[in-house]
Amino acid sequence: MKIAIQGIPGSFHYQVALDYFGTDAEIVSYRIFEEVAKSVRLGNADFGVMAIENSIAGAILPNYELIDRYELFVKDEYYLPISHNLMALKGQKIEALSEVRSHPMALLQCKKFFSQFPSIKMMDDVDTASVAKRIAEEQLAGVGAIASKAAAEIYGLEILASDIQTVQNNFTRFIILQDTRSKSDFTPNKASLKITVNNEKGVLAKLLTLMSERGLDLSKIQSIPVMEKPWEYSFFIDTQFEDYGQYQQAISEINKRFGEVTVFGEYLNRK
Ligand SMILES: O=C(O)C(=O)C[C@]1(C(=O)O)C=C[C@@H](O)C=C1
Repeated sequence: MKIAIQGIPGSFHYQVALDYFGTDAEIVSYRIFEEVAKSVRLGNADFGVMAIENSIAGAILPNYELIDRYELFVKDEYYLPISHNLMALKGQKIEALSEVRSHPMALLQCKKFFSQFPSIKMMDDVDTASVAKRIAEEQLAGVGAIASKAAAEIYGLEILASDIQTVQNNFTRFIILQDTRSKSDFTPNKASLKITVNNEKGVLAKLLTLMSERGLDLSKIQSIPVMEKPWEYSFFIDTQFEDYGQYQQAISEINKRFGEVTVFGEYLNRK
């Protein structure tokens, strides 16, 4: 089984792929999320793993757009506790660092820590672990990485500060993607939807009221621009429910009354 991820061993995506699919799966690394989406769509990978939201830094908006554009299905969700660590070549001191590099989402999660070190520049990079690898391979003095403890071990770097995320209790929500909707042997209690509402007065308020009346609990709502129609929006919605039949009925009602509904996936709530 092939699993597409963004990142290399020691990255958080790699950790999720191992936790979810086990050590027998073949993990295929890509540099950007779009390549992960493409690989799943073209059937080069059986599944993809994609971070979608972090409890400190918020949503990774472009990933919603990728799921939509590549017509992927959400098979499941997975929550990983995230501990960030500042690491560098052995023997380096924090004061000697002029820059720290990491994935932009990781940098956002550690902003407070680095406010104590205004001379350290925070630079976006491809993923957490690949920075650790590069520092080790190119013996880059003066450069720090923000990454997992596993990355420090794999690439032989020294941890200068542990657990540097702004809030200790830090989670990233990942989704497991596939190219077609698979039959499930369980009754889902959570769904990811896109609703493109008709542009009428009060439509969102009415939509949310209907959802609440039909027992659909909103766990996330995110507006995304409709590119072809400036200033019009679609809503990406995650919803939890107890009664699958009632949920299905609500979906067909929303389709009729409010606008087009795309179901990205129906799965089990893992929170
Ligand atoms: O760079 C990594 O290690 C990743 O797996 C990426 C990523 C992300 O995309 O949010 C995953 C989890 C953390 O939130 C920080 C970075």
